[in-house]
Amino acid sequence: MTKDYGPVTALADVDLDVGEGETVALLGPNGAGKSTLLSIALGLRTPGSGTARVLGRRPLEALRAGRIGVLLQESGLLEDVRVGELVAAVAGMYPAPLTPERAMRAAGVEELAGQRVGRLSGGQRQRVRFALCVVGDPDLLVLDEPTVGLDVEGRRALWKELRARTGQGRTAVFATHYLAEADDYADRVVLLAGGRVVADGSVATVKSLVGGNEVRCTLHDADLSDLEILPGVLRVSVEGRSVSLRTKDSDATLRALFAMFGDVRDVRVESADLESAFVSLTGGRD
Ligand SMILES: Nc1ncnc2c1ncn2[C@@H]1O[C@H](COP(=O)(O)OP(=O)(O)OP(=O)(O)O)[C@@H](O)[C@H]1O
Repeated sequence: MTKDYGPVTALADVDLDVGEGETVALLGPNGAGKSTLLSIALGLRTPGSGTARVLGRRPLEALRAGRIGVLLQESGLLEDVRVGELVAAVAGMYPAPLTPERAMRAAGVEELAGQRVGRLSGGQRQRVRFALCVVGDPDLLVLDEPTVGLDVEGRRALWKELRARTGQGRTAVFATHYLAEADDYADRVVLLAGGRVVADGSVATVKSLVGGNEVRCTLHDADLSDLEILPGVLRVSVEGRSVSLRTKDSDATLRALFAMFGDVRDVRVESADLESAFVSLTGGRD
């Protein structure tokens, strides 16, 4: 699909298929198109060209059928009701909801049930948004930067609940700027930059796009040309006896290294982190 806002191209030729049961993190610099993509997937915006389908239906139909739980950035909340009333009212819109108490407990707001929404702090509001996101017991959770404003306990509660749901086969798509969240909780990462998908795969695959792992070891009399032809090796550096191999397949490199050299010692494999992948693939913008 594509989406333009006047002269601004928010999405350019994005083609994405999220399978049932996947937990997908949407990463990208500010303005990359993450919120636009999620709002089109929810039927809240229409694409310029292309189509979105959710759970086999048009997005708004899936939303109305109570199959989707949503947490959007700074979405408005009714101010003049109590938290418990709000969660119960939203539960009533879904065909087979959780009890409001269960959803409030999951989001850590059960003690706020009697408080007016208008009096809540920013982080407490975000917790209430999460309670509203899960109370319908939806098959698909769509969350735009869900942990913004949450304290440590709030984040822990959110990820625990999300993990419990995806562990039961539910699908979750969340946008985040916290690479550690993608690393820890997603099984797939979609990296957007300038409205395009610049990487899409498992966390390990995306990390490997920046050049994979670094294999370090100590080796006597290592010949540079012997090391360069090891499988997977992209770059070799040798300093005295210390050898460093940048490899896109550390398993294959290690097997060949041990087969070819008798005196390989102090072997360490260090992975490229998601941060270097992010910086390298998005041109360092964030
Ligand atoms: N309603 C709008 N009118 C005009 N331009 C918009 C509108 N919404 C978004 N844009 C533009 O579209 C582009 C993508 O915005 P979007 O909010 O989807 O990015 P994002 O990846 O969610 O960013 P962030 O990480 O800052 O939340 C940006 O250049 C933004 O300025």
